[in-house]
Amino acid sequence: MNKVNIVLVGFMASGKTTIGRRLSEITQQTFFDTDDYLVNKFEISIPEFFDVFGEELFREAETSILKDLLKYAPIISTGGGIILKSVNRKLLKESGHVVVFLDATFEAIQIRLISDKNNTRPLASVSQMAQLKERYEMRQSYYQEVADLVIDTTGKTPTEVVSEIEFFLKKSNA
Ligand SMILES: Nc1ncnc2c1ncn2[C@@H]1O[C@H](COP(=O)(O)OP(=O)(O)OP(=O)(O)O)[C@@H](O)[C@H]1O
Ligand SMILES: O=C(O)C1=C[C@@H](O)[C@@H](O)[C@H](O)C1
Ligand SMILES: [Mg+2]
Repeated sequence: MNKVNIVLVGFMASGKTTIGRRLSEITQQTFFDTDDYLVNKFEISIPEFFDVFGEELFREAETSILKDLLKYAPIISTGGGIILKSVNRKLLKESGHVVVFLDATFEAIQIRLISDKNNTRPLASVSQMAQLKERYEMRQSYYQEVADLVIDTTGKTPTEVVSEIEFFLKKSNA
């Protein structure tokens, strides 16, 4: 697989971090995850950040991290809410990176969240599925808006998802 700049967007548990790591291995390019970057930068976990500073400050920190990473990072996976701010959508669309939207049905997302033993996502408590579904539906058009490529990951393994990305990039000579 050729060297190429890629940003992965999508809802919580759509597989952005998983696929980002694999793309990094295959292309031998460095990989950054906006969530991990924030945790390292502020030395605080995401649930703690939400508790102490609130979602609004989290979103501001996210924008500043996205801006930085787009300047030098070839493979980036983003937090599920990165598309909420219009400034971030603009940054993504104008980045020159291939933006890949990892889509999945809400049912598939639910199953992944329930089986994710490390689910500490503050906005994805499995006890509040109705609210989560609203968030999912509200965000779909934002992910679509920024995407160069949309992949439905429902029922596919991470290996199959990576192959689809490779196929698209080959076809478009990216
Ligand atoms: N294609 C897939 N099929 C089934 N499970 C998957 C797939 N991709 C990822 N998973 C699983 O779903 C869970 C969430 O994956 P991951 O952390 O990569 O999602 P994410 O999109 O980065 O989520 P977040 O937005 O919260 O950072 C993990 O347990 C992972 O193993
Ligand atoms: O979808 C969201 O709003 C979030 C997703 C995670 O990646 C983290 O960025 C955080 O838990 C918020
Ligand atoms: Mg992630």
